[in-house]
Amino acid sequence: MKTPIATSEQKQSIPKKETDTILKVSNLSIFYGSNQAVKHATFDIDKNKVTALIGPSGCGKSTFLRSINRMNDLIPIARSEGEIMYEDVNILNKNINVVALRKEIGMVFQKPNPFPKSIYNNIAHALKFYGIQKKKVVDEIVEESLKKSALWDEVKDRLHESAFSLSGGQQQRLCIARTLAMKPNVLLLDEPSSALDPISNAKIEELILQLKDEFSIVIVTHNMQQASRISDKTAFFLNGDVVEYDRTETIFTNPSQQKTEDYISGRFG
Ligand SMILES: Nc1ncnc2c1ncn2[C@@H]1O[C@H](COP(=O)(O)OP(=O)(O)OP(=O)(O)O)[C@@H](O)[C@H]1O
Repeated sequence: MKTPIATSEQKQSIPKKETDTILKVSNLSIFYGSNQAVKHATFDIDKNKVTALIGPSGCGKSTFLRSINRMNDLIPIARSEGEIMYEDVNILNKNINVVALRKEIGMVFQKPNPFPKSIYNNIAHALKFYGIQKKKVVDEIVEESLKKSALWDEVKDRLHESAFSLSGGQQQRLCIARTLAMKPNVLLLDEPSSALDPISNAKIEELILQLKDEFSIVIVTHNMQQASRISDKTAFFLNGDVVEYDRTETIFTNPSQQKTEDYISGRFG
């Protein structure tokens, strides 16, 4: 059974809208002590689409991404204001069940970080954490998530070998499989292929395009070609501000802001 993120009392009584929005970010500000890393971000993130976050180093992209599954909670000096509505819950509400939230909103990091366990147990271990132990069910989910992450054919005969015996690109697809095994609705990807070779990078991009049929994806990327190849919408961040948010094609061919134009044409950053 799905663990609720919030009790009904904690949920706000807003009417459910028939829209394709999965996350509604309103006036989101994030601080590290006195440093404001994200300034009043306000935009809607579409369901079953890929949203890219671009911008120069230090402009707040990862901070924004981490706030969507409350990873900033792990940083003692981090503090957030504003709202991120997911379904009918404000993710930033102090009382929500963060463990349940992270199951629905999964995250994959820049550097592949498999557990020091077998390929099979990387996924089985994550399932056990959420109380799924029955061998038949675990076997099914391991296979299903490795298929979804386009890794099954490469590992099906070596499931009990160490995850560290995989290449960097395969390890990253294993980390994606581990996240998919939780059956999330949203997938947060923080530069998931920047540490990989071009072939592994291409595989990850192809995978992202397949996954968006089933998941809503938000990806931080420094690679503007990557953003233009795989994303539907793009948010351009600069010094903590969301300067422009629009369809990716518009951002890259006809941006409305001079700063966006300057950034995408390589004048800074
Ligand atoms: N753990 C932290 N503690 C204190 N300040 C932080 C922390 N993480 C980020 N910051 C600060 O917040 C601001 C935004 O950083 P963030 O990592 O979100 O930017 P970014 O756009 O993702 O950068 P990059 O592209 O280099 O990863 C920067 O000023 C950074 O120094």
